[in-house]
Amino acid sequence: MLTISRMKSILTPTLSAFTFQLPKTAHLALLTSKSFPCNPNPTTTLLPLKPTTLSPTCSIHSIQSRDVHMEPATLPPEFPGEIHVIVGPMFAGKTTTLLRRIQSESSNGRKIKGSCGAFVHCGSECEWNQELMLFYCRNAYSEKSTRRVKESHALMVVVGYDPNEYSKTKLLILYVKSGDLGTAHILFDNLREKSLVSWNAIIAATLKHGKQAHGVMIKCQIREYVVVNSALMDMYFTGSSLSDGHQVFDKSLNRNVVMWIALISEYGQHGKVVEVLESFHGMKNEGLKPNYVTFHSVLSACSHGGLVDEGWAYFSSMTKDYGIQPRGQHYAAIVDLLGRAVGNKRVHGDMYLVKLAAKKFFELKPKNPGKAVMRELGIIKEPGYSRIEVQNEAKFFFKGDKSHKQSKEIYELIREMTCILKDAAAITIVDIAASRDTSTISVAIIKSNKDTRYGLDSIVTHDGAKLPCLALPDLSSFRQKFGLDAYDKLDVIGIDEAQFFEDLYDFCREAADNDGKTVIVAGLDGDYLRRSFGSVLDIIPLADSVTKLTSRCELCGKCAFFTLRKTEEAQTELIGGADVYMPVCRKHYVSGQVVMEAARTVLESQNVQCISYV
Ligand SMILES: Nc1ncnc2c1ncn2[C@@H]1O[C@H](COP(=O)(O)OP(=O)(O)O)[C@@H](O)[C@H]1O
Ligand SMILES: Cc1cn([C@H]2C[C@H](O)[C@@H](COP(=O)(O)O)O2)c(=O)[nH]c1=O
Repeated sequence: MLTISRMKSILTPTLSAFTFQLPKTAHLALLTSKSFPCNPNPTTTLLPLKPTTLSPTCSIHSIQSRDVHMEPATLPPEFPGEIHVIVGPMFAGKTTTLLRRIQSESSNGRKIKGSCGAFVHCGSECEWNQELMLFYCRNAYSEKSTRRVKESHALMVVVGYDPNEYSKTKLLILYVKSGDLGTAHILFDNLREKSLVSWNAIIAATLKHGKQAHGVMIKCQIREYVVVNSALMDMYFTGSSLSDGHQVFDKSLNRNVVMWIALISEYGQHGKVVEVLESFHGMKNEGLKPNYVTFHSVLSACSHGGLVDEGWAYFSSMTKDYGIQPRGQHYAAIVDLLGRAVGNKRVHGDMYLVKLAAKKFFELKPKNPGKAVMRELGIIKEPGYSRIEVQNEAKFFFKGDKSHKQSKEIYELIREMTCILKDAAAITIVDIAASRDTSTISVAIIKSNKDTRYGLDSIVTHDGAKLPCLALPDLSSFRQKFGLDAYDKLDVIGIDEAQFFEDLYDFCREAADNDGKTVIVAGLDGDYLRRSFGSVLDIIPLADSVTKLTSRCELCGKCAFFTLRKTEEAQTELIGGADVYMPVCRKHYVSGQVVMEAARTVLESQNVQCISYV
């Protein structure tokens, strides 16, 4: 008859040697032996052993671990499972990291088989076009691998794809970014027409190479483009060669308001308070009118320099002398200025001032009061914009801007390109894995069906990368929905939006401990009030690794640890994206909550019903 100590003597050496055939044999022996209770549910656990049936000196726990308090009384699975947890605020890259981890699991000597049945392989039926080619290159670049950029470039040659000038310029940029300046220069030399974009790419390569390029430009007498000069200034300022940057500015024959703005904001970004203010007055002396960007730099400089009185004076002059209505960024700078002044004990009662500011804006903007207060105080971000120079005239494009006469065609083109790139994202992740490996692993991705932001069939990052998934109300229904056989064959399970799954703990424990799965979990650790969200923190003690990611504060660009809700809804679960939430640093989380409170107080005192700030 098989005894416990006999079993132990079979299992222990086999486990420590990590050979899996022998434990399998041992397990079989256990199952066939009449002296051990049989598992009533063989699909969920291999062998639930009741400690009472074991002799205290020969507990099976001691085979698994020296820790006598270990929870499950089951045998380790054939392959050891793992749990990796990725947490952080919204927009921190949790979903992106989940996708990358799955990708890296697949490249770890194995490849994704695509258990969701929705993975697409990029084969001969796939049409090679410019976007797909460039997507491949970009993906290669995102791996920070020059070799992969070269491989993708070689692929273009192999499939006979002849890149046009635009694609060549894009390729040039990718070579520059991946650090292969030699190839970048060859591509640049071979460009039939050297556009401003390709010049910019070469200039931005590195400060050293940029300086050489600048030398070439001076020899070629290319210095009349405002955009090129702005790029040169940017290059020198980025490389902290502020005096070189200023020289480019001084020597520009056709410097205009755009270059003044560039100079002032470059100094602002370097915290050069005196230079910002000097440049501001220099600009005015040349008879040029500052715009709201300039005032933002000036107010930020005053805030950094603790120049409270000057800051207020510039702030007032903005409307009075130039007719520029302050925007959120200006109020953010003023709130910052006041905050610093309060810190320096120069002004008392920050709450009072913030309340005063909120009240002022409430009076100014009777319509949509909450939104106005939030926006003006910088809690709702101003829309981002891009600047492009066409025939020496700067044009600004705001997010969602429809003012351009061809905006319909432009948006249609963007929509088409986005679809191509999103599809390519799903294809590429699988395809890259497939090109490397010979054996296969099976992967499933689950997300909560509460998250309806991008439909239910994919997990999608805020940048639009995606992988097919199964959207479920809970995790306990997964095995059934997925199929028991298919589940048994699974190697990796990815879980996104984990904060919404109440049964997260039990599922992860069972999947890793009993079923030998690698479980990768991504979710919010805290809600908008920084309270523990769902069961995400409960699984930390189960985890092999925990990664806490941070985002960028939308108000100051510093590390963001928290998610601020911009609306007044108070329930914990509220599905939304950048329309409802923003990532913030500690300082702006605290001031954001103060402002929310102030706005509420004002609204309450005015007896106004405000449903949403957005
Ligand atoms: N405020 C924002 N609004 C929209 N997208 C953002 C914002 N901040 C960062 N992003 C983008 O979102 C990406 C992260 O997306 P994702 O992986 O889906 O994050 P998470 O899952 O942590 O919310 C970043 O790489 C960045 O490009
Ligand atoms: C802070 C917070 C967030 N949510 C929701 C909002 C989104 O739908 C998801 C988080 O998505 P992401 O992938 O991390 O961007 O959670 C919520 O319901 N309650 C909150 O407090």
